[in-house]
Amino acid sequence: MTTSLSLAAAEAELEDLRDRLQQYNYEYYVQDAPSVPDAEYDRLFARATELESQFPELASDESPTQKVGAPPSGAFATVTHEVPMLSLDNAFDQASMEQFIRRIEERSGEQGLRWCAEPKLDGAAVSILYEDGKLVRAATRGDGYQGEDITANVRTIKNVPLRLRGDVPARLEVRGEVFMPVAGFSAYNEKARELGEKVFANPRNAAAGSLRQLDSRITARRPLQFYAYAMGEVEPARELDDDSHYQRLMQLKDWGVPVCPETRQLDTSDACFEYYADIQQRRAALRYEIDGVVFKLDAIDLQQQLGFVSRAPRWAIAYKFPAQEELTWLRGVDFQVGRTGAITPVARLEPVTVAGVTVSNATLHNADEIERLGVRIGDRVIVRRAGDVIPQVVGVVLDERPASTQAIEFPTQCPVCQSAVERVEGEAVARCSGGLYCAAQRKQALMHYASRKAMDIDGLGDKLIEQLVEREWVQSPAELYSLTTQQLASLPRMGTKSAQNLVAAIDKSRVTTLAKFLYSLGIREVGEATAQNLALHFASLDSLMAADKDALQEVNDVGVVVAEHVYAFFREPHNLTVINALISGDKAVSWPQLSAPSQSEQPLSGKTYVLTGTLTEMTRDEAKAQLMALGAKVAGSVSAKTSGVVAGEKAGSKLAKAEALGVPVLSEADLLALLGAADG
Ligand SMILES: NC(=O)c1ccc[n+]([C@@H]2O[C@H](COP(=O)([O-])OP(=O)(O)OC[C@H]3O[C@@H](n4cnc5c(N)ncnc54)[C@H](O)[C@@H]3O)[C@@H](O)[C@H]2O)c1
Ligand SMILES: [Zn+2]
Repeated sequence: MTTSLSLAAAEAELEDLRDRLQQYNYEYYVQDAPSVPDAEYDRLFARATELESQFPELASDESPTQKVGAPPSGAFATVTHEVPMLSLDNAFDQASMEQFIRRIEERSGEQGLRWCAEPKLDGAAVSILYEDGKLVRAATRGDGYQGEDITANVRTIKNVPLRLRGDVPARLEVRGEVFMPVAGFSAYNEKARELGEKVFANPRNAAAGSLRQLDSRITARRPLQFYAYAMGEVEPARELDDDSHYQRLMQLKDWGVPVCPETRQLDTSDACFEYYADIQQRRAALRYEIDGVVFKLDAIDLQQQLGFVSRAPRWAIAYKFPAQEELTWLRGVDFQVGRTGAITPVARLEPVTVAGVTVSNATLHNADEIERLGVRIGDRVIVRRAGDVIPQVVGVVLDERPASTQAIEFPTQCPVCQSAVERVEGEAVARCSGGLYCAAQRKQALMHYASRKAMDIDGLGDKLIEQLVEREWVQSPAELYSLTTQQLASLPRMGTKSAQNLVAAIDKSRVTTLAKFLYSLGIREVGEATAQNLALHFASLDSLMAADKDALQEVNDVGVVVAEHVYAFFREPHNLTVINALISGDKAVSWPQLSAPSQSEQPLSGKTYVLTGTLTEMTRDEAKAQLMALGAKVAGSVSAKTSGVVAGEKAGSKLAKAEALGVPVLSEADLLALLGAADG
């Protein structure tokens, strides 16, 4: 297409392409952290190959198009591969796959060749050496000739046998792919995200990065697996009739080496295309990620006859699937409110085809993720769409950041109901705090309100709630109480009798307990037991609503996070409006008044203690319960008003603060004495 290109122009372009490919190789193979998607790399690689064939005078053995991987990094001992570990040629469409088959038929002078088909696992290549059946060494592919010694790490992979079974050659090198199954990858990333640790963009990077850890204990904690796809050195060499690649894999399996169960021997090229289509269709359902199918000429003698070119065997090809990661532009960010109030930033993208589908939105997960990515509106971003998972932004190409980009502002008010957005310390998710009021959360809130352990409204199921909300008859729980029999009877499949029963059930729910009422409000992390504790502790809704975070933490089982949720819930004016509507008027919800704990008569009334460090005679919760039973308050933080700090073993900052403020410090023995004296 570019025949008019001058030699000088081609040379300049090629030089730039080679520089970039070299840099990307380094990021991908040495740092295990590519900065561009494979699709982009493959385009540049194809362009470099094209220029080199158009201008043979520019070809060079030093070009990345002639090389495999990257040389060993120096961080590990170096291993020399007796038989080079090469790469594979690629076919990106049916035409080039057909062309490959034709070429092989011509070169071998045979038609109707037999093939071995294997999924192209997306991980990292390793060589594992067995001597007398014992694993003695494992290495990365490196630049194909020299790799890195990663024996200690490979030993930690659960399905890699340390010892083979049966009649094994004295020296046997097994080659295959180390990969991270999709489930393990998602679980790993989810946890890493929670802990604020490094998140991997895809299972390949995760596998390669985990494999090249300097501390094998880290590798051991990563969910890696291995499938063999070839034999390397074999000594003494085995003399077999009709030696085939497939047969060798089955032999490895007999010796106890795991081989991908999708491996097939195929007799025709049609069967190859069928296999490809079938695997592609099942791609998302496989438990590991694959980026194509590898077809290998099955007969070993034909393989040997065909031999190699610089970086790949002539007798094999990787027929790739459409790429799962692509480049595009981030045009803007919207914020969506989920059924539970979680606010998710959604990237609006310049539409791009990813894995065969046009993608124009992708998730950015949460504020931490935006920060981790360092992404800004206007950026060049990498989108990934794998399997049935919603597309996500997994990276930013900083080299291509335009001059004018904008920071992404996380909203402080819910985009649906304008209630305050709450983000609890230590939690990644930001939420709308208008739980009872927010239209996005309405159905969920009503379903919870009516549920058996909450207000227990017989006959008010999820389907019915959906209809009530969709007709806008009910926007918040208070409005349930003004529904009429006539209104309900007009709903499809609802007779007058059932409508009457429903109205009666709704009415009956008005008489409840404070604990059930609290539970029914659907405050985050306030389950039945916590609602019960809150009710017992505060005895009245008014005093609960007035409590500050310290006071809330005095309640049994209420820690910082729950206290924050409860506090924020009652500070959101929209929620107060709904609560007010529920407890006033002639259809008010009501409960028997609990007697306030009579504090004045108890020995430790008016005192506030803080517990810190580890106690030996009892747990901190037990100590808290005993102090509270004697009328004391137990707070989470030390202030000048604290009566005493009980310091167990390994007490930390709270003890220091007590000393700084001159608050009395009690040992565990002092505490026991105090409890004994007060009790007696
Ligand atoms: N994003 C980037 O910056 C970047 C940089 C370098 C390379 N890459 C990607 O890597 C590719 C080149 O890497 P490569 O040289 O490792 O080649 P490759 O991944 O295209 O193919 C060779 C590799 O496939 C693997 N493989 C999986 N299943 C196999 C099987 N059943 N039989 C044989 N091999 C199997 C082996 O590890 C083997 O080394 C490029 O096409 C590009 O997509 C990306
Ligand atoms: Zn809202």
